[in-house]
Amino acid sequence: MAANSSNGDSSTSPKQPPLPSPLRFSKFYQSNMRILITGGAGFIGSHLVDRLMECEKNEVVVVDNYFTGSKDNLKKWMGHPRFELIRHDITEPLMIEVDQIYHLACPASPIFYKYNPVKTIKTNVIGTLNMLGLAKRVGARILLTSTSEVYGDPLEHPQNESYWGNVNPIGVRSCYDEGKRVAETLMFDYHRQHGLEIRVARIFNTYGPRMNIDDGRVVSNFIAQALRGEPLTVQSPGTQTRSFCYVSDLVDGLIRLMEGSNTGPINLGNPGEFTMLELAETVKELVNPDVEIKIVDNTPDDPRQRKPDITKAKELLNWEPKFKLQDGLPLMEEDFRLRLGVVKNN
Ligand SMILES: O=C(O)[C@H]1O[C@H](OP(=O)(O)OP(=O)(O)OC[C@H]2O[C@@H](n3ccc(=O)[nH]c3=O)[C@H](O)[C@@H]2O)[C@H](O)[C@@H](O)[C@@H]1O
Repeated sequence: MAANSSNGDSSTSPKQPPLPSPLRFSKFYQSNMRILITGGAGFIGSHLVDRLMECEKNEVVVVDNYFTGSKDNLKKWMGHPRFELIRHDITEPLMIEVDQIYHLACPASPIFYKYNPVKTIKTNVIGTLNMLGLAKRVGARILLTSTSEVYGDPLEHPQNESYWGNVNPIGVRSCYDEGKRVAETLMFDYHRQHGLEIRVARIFNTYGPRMNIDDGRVVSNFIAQALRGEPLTVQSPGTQTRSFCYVSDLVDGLIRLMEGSNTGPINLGNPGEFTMLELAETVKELVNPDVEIKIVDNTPDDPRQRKPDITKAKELLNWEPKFKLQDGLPLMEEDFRLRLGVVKNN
């Protein structure tokens, strides 16, 4: 058999540097951007998939273990030549060739992340390490979706990115908030030590179509309860505040962060701030004025106030949310009506 000269036969010719693998090689000859989204079958992830698939130069690969995500969220892309869906748990390593990684995977609803706290912290720590290892191996840029929960029960209000937070390290929420804090640390250590291109977003409460109906978070709970004619369960005292960002605004911010030149961390959220009683009144008025509002027990370590300072996002990403709560809630109501089969009177 003839010697393969391109591999360099040391007895007859000088050693050649090895060729890149065919997979890496193809990267230089195609202009497509291959983008991995961990947790891409989830609420925010699937909206991000929709937006990225709009660009014909993007190939999108989703990995999800379906703990809270669902194939239903991605059904319109099944079979599309630029789309791939892989059942995979990121606490196990993943070998794949990609150019960018949006690392979203982790349950985000307190009910779900507290259900199996050890798994939640493994996802945040081992999962993030695996994704950083992958980014390092293939030279991909990686974006972590961190959270406003890194500020804990904040003693500064509103919260800007330089605030270090007030977090209980041994509480029932720690698997999530401390998990995300370690994930941020890992991102910056890989950046400093290995020169990785990183982006860190701190996402504040987000809502919109495709949230799980029984997700357990407040907006989805109130809308589902109002549609089912059940009391809206305001957890005491009801004066605690949150700021709610519509999902399409959030996705726009994530893409701007990924495409821009700033590592972050950058807050992405809507600065409109509401008490939970105000939110309940708003949903009641919009969806079903006949339901009652009931005060129920709260859970430990619930942050008493939260509102993003988005100066950095405005300046560095030219981003700010467009949807007010009053604009976004009806869109979510419509989606929940369809899924629950509750028609609108009049
Ligand atoms: O929605 C989100 O984006 C965030 O949701 C959770 O954070 P949290 O603010 O605790 O979200 P909720 O469970 O929706 O609670 C918000 C507030 O509503 C209250 N609540 C919740 C549920 C309910 O039925 N009634 C009610 O009054 C809670 O006591 C809390 O004060 C996650 O921990 C965050 O990481 C995530 O970013």
